[in-house]
Amino acid sequence: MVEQLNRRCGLPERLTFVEDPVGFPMVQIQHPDATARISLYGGQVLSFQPKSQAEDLLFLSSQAIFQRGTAIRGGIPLCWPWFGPDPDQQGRPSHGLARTQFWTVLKTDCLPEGAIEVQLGLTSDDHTLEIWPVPFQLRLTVTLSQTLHLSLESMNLGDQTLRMTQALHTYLRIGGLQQMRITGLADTDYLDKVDQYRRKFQTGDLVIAGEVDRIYLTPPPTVQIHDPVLRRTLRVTSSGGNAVVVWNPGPAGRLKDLGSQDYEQFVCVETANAGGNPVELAPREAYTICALYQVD
Ligand SMILES: O=P(O)(O)OC[C@H]1O[C@H](O)[C@H](O)[C@@H](O)[C@@H]1O
Repeated sequence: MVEQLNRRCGLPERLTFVEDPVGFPMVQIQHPDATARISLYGGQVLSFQPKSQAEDLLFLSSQAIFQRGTAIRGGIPLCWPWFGPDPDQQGRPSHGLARTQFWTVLKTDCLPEGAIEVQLGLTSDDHTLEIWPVPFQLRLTVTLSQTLHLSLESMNLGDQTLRMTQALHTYLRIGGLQQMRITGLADTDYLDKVDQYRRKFQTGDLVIAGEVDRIYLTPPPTVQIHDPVLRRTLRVTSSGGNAVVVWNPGPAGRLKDLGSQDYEQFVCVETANAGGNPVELAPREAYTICALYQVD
């Protein structure tokens, strides 16, 4: 399969398709300013490392499970068409279906200004319609140079209104959770998921001591993650979302696909449509959510 992909979409010296250890196809990118890996399973960016950085911008768990039906813990999972638990409480997977499907490669390109662009697609089929009976088409465009940009377009292919929530569930790599500080969310209301979704108000910078799981409502477009340990500031600039989710399981959150100290190495800052406001798409209508990741 990767041979065919390389023939059809490989870019000499820039982009090749390889298989990860369990045989899932993956896009491997070598840009003069950065390297990246994108798994076709989940349409999930797993790594993005500008050449200026000793560490990846993204965290990928060493215990991540690469297996059909399981989401990969790390990188940028795509939560779609719902964020969080099954909204209809039918026992369907948390965060929807997109992160556990194989995506197809629509296009790869070297753009005139030198950035590399990869377009992946996911279209409803018998399997997705069994989980969620709505015809759709998704297009993920990843553009990278010294920055990383993701754009996720959702299109309603059905004849009824499509209702969705979603998130670019980004695991940002940090040097130490306690030392890190997030700016850009001050004076914003949030729903506190670890306190029965109570609506609260963010005063000042966000410093994380233990478990945190919050949906910030209508935040400003740019959030900064100040990391004194890795001596860098990450900037996430979002558009198309109505919320930014901040999540870390803390030391007590025992997840089987995370090492015991891993919670100190990442914070999730997620560009989202969440918090009780689904996006509604009329038939043939499309909607796009974007995030730009930069490091200073
Ligand atoms: O374990 P997952 O299904 O990947 O979800 C991981 C986390 O994702 C989001 O950030 C949610 O707000 C959290 O409540 C959830 O625990």
